[in-house]
Amino acid sequence: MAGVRNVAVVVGSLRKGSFNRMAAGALAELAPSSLRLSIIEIGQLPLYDQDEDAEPPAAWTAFRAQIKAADAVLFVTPEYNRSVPGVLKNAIDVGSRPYGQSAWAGKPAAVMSVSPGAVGGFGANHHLRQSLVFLDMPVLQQPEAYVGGAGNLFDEAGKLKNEGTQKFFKSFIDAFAAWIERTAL
Ligand SMILES: Cc1cc2nc3c(=O)[nH]c(=O)nc-3n(C[C@H](O)[C@H](O)[C@H](O)COP(=O)(O)O)c2cc1C
Repeated sequence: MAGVRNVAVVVGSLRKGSFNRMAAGALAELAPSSLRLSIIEIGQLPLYDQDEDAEPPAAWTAFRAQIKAADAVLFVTPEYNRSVPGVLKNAIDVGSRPYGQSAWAGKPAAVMSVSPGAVGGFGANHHLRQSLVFLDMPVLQQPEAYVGGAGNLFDEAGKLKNEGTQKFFKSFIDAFAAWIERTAL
């Protein structure tokens, strides 16, 4: 093992009571000691505009540096209209440019989608995976994480309520730790 791996956690919701942010917190608590998870905020990023690549906004530069400094990236996202929320797509686009200097390139990734609905954000999860192929990020395949029924999963403190879900989250983050060891740059 190569010491502690820093994992940038990108949450695709800006909502204060976000279930996805709760899920990211649960994963951070369940993660093995070989991983250090930190949420990298995306709500402050101006909309990507290629004209601004010559003199990028400071928020873009800071975000790109945070992603570049990470060993791996964990995406935890809701589904909006069967796809990736715009705020997350914007962050992906910002991190991918200028051309040839993508902050994402080669970093191991994992995707968890979380929704109150029954389908568990499957559409967002797989649309996101489509972008990650182009970004050349090796993405954890199993276990797949489409977390449905999110309205019943967390208590008032935002903690996972039932043991079965905790076990699944633990298996997911442990599998990601092993995946990072296999695929990290
Ligand atoms: C614009 C918009 C579109 C949505 N589309 C979907 C959808 O396609 N599938 C789904 O399961 N939930 C959809 N939802 C409901 C979200 O899953 C729900 O608001 C969820 O709580 C968002 O995640 P969060 O709790 O992390 O903010 C949508 C919500 C919004 C605001």
